[in-house]
This record gives sequence, structure tokens and C-alpha cells, in this order.
Amino acid sequence: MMATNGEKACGVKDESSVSSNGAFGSNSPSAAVNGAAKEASPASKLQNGGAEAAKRFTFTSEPTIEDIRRLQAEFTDERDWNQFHQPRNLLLAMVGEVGEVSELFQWRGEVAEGLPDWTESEREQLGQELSDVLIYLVELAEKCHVDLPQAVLRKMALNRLKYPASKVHGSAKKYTEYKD
Ligand SMILES: Nc1ccn([C@H]2C[C@H](O)[C@@H](COP(=O)(O)OP(=O)(O)OP(=O)(O)O)O2)c(=O)n1
Repeated sequence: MMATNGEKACGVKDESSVSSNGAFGSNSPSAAVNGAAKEASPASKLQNGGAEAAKRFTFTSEPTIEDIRRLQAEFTDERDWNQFHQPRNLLLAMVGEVGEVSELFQWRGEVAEGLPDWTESEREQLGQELSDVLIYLVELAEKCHVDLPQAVLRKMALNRLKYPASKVHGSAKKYTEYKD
């Protein structure tokens, strides 16, 4: 199944939410807000980016990041490749794969959300290259002993503090550009 084909793999469904303290849960009140199953209040529209969130593309829930870490660890162990998978090598491999993602976009000009003008083969290729990036990212985090799921929650909480929605809504300015 195509990784980028949201219609088959991933229907529209409620999005899980992460609160500002980093808590995560799909059954919290804000999950329903983000999933936009009901009409959103003005405040929640501010949170979820507006009405477009109602038909936002979503992922399937598995594999988790830990699943990906474990599967890649098995792949690496089975090949006796840990001897090559030191942090620096994994970083370079990941950056190489980011370059391969970039190649798919280069010279196309602006690309619309959902890649409407891309062929199925190009979408499949993109799914593969993005997966390569993710696989190396997850293994890099593992080999650096960074608990990536928790680190990403903490970072998103920091982002929320740095960019309060009420202050930056509709603006792409860097936080350093705000005066107060
Ligand atoms: N030493 C290696 C080599 C490969 N892989 C895994 C992780 C990546 O998901 C994928 C990368 O494989 P390639 O280096 O063959 O790169 P591509 O799949 O991108 O092939 P190509 O460079 O031909 O596009 O395989 C790995 O874990 N460790």
C-alpha cells in the first residue's frame, strides 16, 4: 500500500493531541477538537489551524517510533552492522537520504499539498525516501540514547511556549523577531 495514499491507508479520523505539559492522549477533550468532529469554537480553531483541520491527512497509529527502533535494531543485528552504525555514520546516512528526498522535489517549483500532479510511482518513491530518513533518525536517536518520543513531546511543549498561538497566529516570523 502506498505510504502517501491517505485514502486507502488512513481515513480522516480524530487527531490525538499533546497538551502544553507534554501529556498525550486521544481521549482528551482536545482530541475531539483537533479531529473537528463537531464544530470547533473560535479558540480551538486557533489551536488547530482552522477549518482545514477537519479534513487533514492523518497516519495510521502503528508502527510506533519504538516499533521502528526495534525493527531496525533487529535488521542491524541480523547483519552484524552495528559495527558500522555509530552515531556519526547514521547522521551522514540520514543526511544522504534527505538529499534523496530533495531530489524528488527539485526543479518542480512549488508543489501543492497532497502532490496532486505526482504519479503513483513518484509517490511510492517519496514514501521510501522519507522512510529511509526516519529509519536513520530513529536509529541515530537510539544510538545517542535520546528517547525520541519523549524528546519530541518536550520540544513541542517548548515550541508552544515560544510561539503562543494568541501572539503569532497567522505570522511566520521567528520568535526572535517579536519585540515583547
Ligand atoms: N548500512 C546500511 C545500509 C542500509 N540500511 C537500510 C536503512 C535504509 O532504510 C536503507 C538504505 O539503503 P541504501 O543505502 O541502499 O539506500 P536506498 O534504499 O536509498 O537506495 P538508493 O541509494 O539506491 O536509492 O537500508 C541500513 O540500515 N544500514
